[in-house]
Amino acid sequence: MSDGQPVIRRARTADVRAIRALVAPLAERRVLVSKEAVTYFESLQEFRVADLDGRVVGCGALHVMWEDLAEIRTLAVAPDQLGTGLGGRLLEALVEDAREIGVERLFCLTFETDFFVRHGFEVIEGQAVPMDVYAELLRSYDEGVAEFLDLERVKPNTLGNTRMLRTL
Ligand SMILES: CC(=O)SCCNC(=O)CCNC(=O)[C@H](O)C(C)(C)COP(=O)(O)OP(=O)(O)OC[C@H]1O[C@@H](n2cnc3c(N)ncnc32)[C@H](O)[C@@H]1OP(=O)(O)O
Repeated sequence: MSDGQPVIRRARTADVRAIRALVAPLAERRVLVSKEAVTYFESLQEFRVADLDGRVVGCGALHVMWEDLAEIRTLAVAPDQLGTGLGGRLLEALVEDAREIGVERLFCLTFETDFFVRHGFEVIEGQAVPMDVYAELLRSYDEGVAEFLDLERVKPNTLGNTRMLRTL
């Protein structure tokens, strides 16, 4: 599209460099978690990007954690596109992806509480899964899942973040 509106599309392998460039300054400010390049390639199919005439100006990912539950991850908009509704469009595209594959609840861990509240998320205290599922999730090697479980060893990564949930 060339009417100045970015197109939301699935990520391609060639987008990883641009996604990392979007995330890098945010990871430096500890707003997003820094990840190795290989992690982006391995999770590429979770990603949607906003493409403005060939330039990646936004990204976001949907990470499935359990039968009814997924997490919104790595939602970021380029500085020159902030406040144009793009973050909202990316988030709602991920919500559609979640609905399509049968996810009923979406988790996120964020400093952008107001933005997520405006998109139907509520602040939660404590765990979002029953003990038996919690025990299963402990078997995951994924750092984001460790943060979801609020494990002691990852608490420094999530300091000041708010735990939020949206029921679809
Ligand atoms: C789970 C995680 O990934 S948590 C991490 C979340 N990401 C970050 O914190 C990274 C840094 N932050 C960002 O990249 C961005 O601030 C985001 C992704 C959180 C939000 O992206 P934005 O594109 O700025 O959001 P968006 O424009 O949709 O909404 C912000 C405001 O812009 C305003 N806005 C301006 N123009 C428009 C428009 N055309 N349409 C809709 N909203 C608009 C709205 O008022 C909106 O406020 P509202 O929600 O009260 O209506």
